Amino acid sequence: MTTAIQLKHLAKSYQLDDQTKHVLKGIDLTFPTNTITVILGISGCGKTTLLRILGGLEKQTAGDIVKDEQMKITTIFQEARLMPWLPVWKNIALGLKKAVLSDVQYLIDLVGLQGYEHAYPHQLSGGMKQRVAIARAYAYNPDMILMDEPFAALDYFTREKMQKQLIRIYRLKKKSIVFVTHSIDEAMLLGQHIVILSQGKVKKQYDLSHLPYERDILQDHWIQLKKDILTTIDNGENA
Ligand SMILES: Nc1ncnc2c1ncn2[C@@H]1O[C@H](COP(=O)(O)OP(=O)(O)OP(=O)(O)O)[C@@H](O)[C@H]1O
Repeated sequence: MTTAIQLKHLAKSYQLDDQTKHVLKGIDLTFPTNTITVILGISGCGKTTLLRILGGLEKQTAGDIVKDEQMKITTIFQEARLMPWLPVWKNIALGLKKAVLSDVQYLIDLVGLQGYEHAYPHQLSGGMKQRVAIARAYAYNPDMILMDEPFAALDYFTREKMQKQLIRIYRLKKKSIVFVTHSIDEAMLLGQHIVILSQGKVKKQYDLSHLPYERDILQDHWIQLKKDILTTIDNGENA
């Protein structure tokens, strides 16, 4: 398996008044190509900071990021961040030059929004808006997609549907995905590689690449894994 990005002793600290806050404390991590890596951890452990550095939105304080200079990376956030004055297809085509509807029709089909090409964001449900955001990300044809809790604002059932959609899309169009969540269930449903982040450090990693989709996380071995993850996170926070 090839490596999309490698982090070497990555650290990030913020200066708050006269105090230095160490948010990431020496992260050594490899993101495999065309794999869904999930960063899992409790609120405040540094997940978003790590993603922002990967996406080039912030600079690390120390350490190295090893990647191809030409690598195209895009981010999907918790809120879809659509342009309210543009219809669905134009939101998807936003980053493309002189695009017409037929250029993005395959992406509309990919995310199952046929019939909504000319709808405006206010006419869509939360799940549909996120599907537009996913299509827009794919329109950019990135090598890597960073997802920062993209389904956290959705209700339980919509979230489940979106997780299944994401896996379906991933299987059709393999990309390197880094998915941040604080939901253990979501991590187990989506992750081929799960990284437990705790207090700015990598606490443990799980290689689940041998376990096929779709996953029934109510099965015994998944429940065992969930217990293990819970213990790991607890240990981390009490350390
Ligand atoms: N610009 C900043 N200046 C100062 N401190 C910051 C800044 N950005 C983040 N932090 C601090 O870094 C820590 C980690 O924040 P981060 O958003 O990365 O955590 P998180 O794991 O993504 O949390 P959540 O799941 O709640 O989004 C927090 O304590 C936060 O207050």
